[in-house]
Amino acid sequence: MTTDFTWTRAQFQLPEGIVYLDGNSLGPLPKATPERVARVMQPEWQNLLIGGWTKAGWHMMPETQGDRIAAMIGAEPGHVVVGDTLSIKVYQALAAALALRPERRVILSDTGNFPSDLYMAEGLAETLGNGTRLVTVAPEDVAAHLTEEVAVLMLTEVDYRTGRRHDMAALTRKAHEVGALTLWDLAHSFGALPVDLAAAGVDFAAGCTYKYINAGPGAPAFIYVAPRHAGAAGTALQGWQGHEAPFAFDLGYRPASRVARMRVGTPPVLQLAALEAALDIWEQVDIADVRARSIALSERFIAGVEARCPQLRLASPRAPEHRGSQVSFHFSEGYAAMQALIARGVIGDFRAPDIMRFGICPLYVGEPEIDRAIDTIADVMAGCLWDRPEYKVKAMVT
Ligand SMILES: Cc1ncc(COP(=O)(O)O)c(C=O)c1O
Ligand SMILES: Nc1c(O)cccc1C(=O)C[C@H](N)C(=O)O
Repeated sequence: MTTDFTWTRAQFQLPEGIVYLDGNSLGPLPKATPERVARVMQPEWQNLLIGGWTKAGWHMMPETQGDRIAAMIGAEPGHVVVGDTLSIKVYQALAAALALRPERRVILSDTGNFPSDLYMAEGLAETLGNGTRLVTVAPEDVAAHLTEEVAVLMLTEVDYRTGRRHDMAALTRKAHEVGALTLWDLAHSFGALPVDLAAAGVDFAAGCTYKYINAGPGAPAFIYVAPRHAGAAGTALQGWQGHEAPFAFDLGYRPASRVARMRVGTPPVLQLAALEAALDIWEQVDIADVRARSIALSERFIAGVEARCPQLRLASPRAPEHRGSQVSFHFSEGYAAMQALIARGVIGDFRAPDIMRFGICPLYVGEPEIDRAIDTIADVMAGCLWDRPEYKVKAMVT
C-alpha cells in the first residue's frame, strides 16, 4: 500500500488558516468522528439502552480496538487492550512486571521520561513498601545502569520534550541479558514511527491515542502484555471488567485468561467510538510512508529555521533516525515566542524550561505548512515579537 497523503489530509477538519504542529500533544478532529460518536448516542444509546452493551458491541470495544492497535505496533493479536489513561496503564504494567521479578528492587528509568510515569513508579514503590525504588539516570546512561539489581527497565521510547529516540530493540535485549523486564511507553511513538513490539522482544508496553492517532481529548490508552507473560501478569487494579466472568458477580477475583484482565471498570464508549473513526484512517496508511515523509518534512523544517533564526538552538537529535516525529528548539524566551506564533496561526507548544516543540504529522501537514511555519518563526524572531507583554502571560494548560 502506498499512502495517499492528499487523501489523509482531506480526512481532517482543521480550522481555516492555521498550521497545526501540535498533533504530538492532541491530534485534530477527523471528519468522520462526529457522526461516528453521534451514532453511539442515536440510534444506539437511544434505542438499545442497556442492550447496547451486547447488541452494539460496546462491551467488547476495548478488545476489538485493542486488536486493531496490536496490528499497528507489531503485537500479537489478543495481547492489547484499550482503556483508562496512560498513567494507569503504566502503573498496571509496572506492577505486573515487578511481580514477575520478586527478588529485585530497582525500577530503572531516565530523566527524559514523562513525569507521570515517574510519579506512578514512585507511588507504586511506596505502596509496595518492600524497598522497591525508582532510579533515574541520564538517557544516554541507561545501558550502563542495567545491572542484575534491575527488575524493570521503564522508558518512554521518544522523549516528549526533545524527540530523542531510544533504541528499543537494543535496550530490551540488554535488559534481558541481565534478567530485567522492559516496559515501553509509546505515547510519542504510536502513529509517529514504525513500532514492532514482538520483534523487539518487549515485555510490556502502553500508549495513548489522543496524540498522533487523533482519537480526541481524553481518548483512552492501551496496554500490551507479551504472550509469554499473559498467564502470569497480575493487573494491580482488580476491577470487575478484568474478571474472568464479570457478570457472574463472584465475590472473589479471578483474572480473565486473556489480556482483558488489564481492563478495570466500565469502558468509555463514546471515546472508543472516536477511536474507531480515527483508526479507520490509519487502516489506509502505511506507517513506513509516514516515517519517510515525517523525516523529509522535519529536515526541511530544521534547515529552514536554522538558516533564518540563529537565536534558536536545535534541541532534537540532528540525525533523523534518533528522533521521533517532532522537532524542538531551545530559546530562552520560548514560551512568549510560542504565544506569538500561535497568535499568528502557527500552533506548536512550549515545555519548560526553554523548549519550543513542533510536532510533524504528515497525515495533515505538508510542505506548505512547514514553509509557512518557518516564515512565521523567522518573523517572530527578526521582529523580537516575543518581547511583547501579552505573550508573557502564562496559561494554565500549555
Ligand atoms: C510519555 C507520556 N507518558 C504518559 C503521559 C500521561 O498520559 P495520561 O495523561 O493519558 O495519563 C503522557 C502525556 O500526558 C506522555 O507524554
Ligand atoms: N494530556 C494532555 C492534556 O490533558 C492537556 C495538555 C497536554 C496533554 C498532553 O498529553 C501533554 C503531552 N503528554 C506532552 O507530551 O507534553
